Amino acid sequence: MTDAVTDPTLRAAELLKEHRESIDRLDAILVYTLAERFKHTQGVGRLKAEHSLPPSDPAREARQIERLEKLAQEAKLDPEFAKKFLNFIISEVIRHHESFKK
Ligand SMILES: O=C(O)C(=O)C[C@]1(C(=O)O)C=C[C@@H](O)C=C1
Repeated sequence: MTDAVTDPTLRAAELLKEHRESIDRLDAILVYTLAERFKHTQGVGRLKAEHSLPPSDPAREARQIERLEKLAQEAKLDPEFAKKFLNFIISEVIRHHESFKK
């Protein structure tokens, strides 16, 4: 019998496929979650532009980073990576906020 139960190569191929299906599902969640986040930051950007508020808020960012580092530790995700990822997103948001002002 050469099926995935007895053949380690077939079993590995099956496991790889399952992992990739999970990765694809999670990537879709990431994209939709990010899009949702950007909808809210667009609202923030509009408010900031209308009320002449500065695009960035470093104190808020510091609190977000601190919170995210804690969450990352709990989730067993590299906190440094989580921090870099949030900073990357926030810098894009600030770029959007700046373009709202024009
Ligand atoms: O909360 C705000 O004031 C935002 O503009 C949103 C946001 C973010 O993307 O989380 C972006 C820029 C600020 O510096 C802080 C946070």
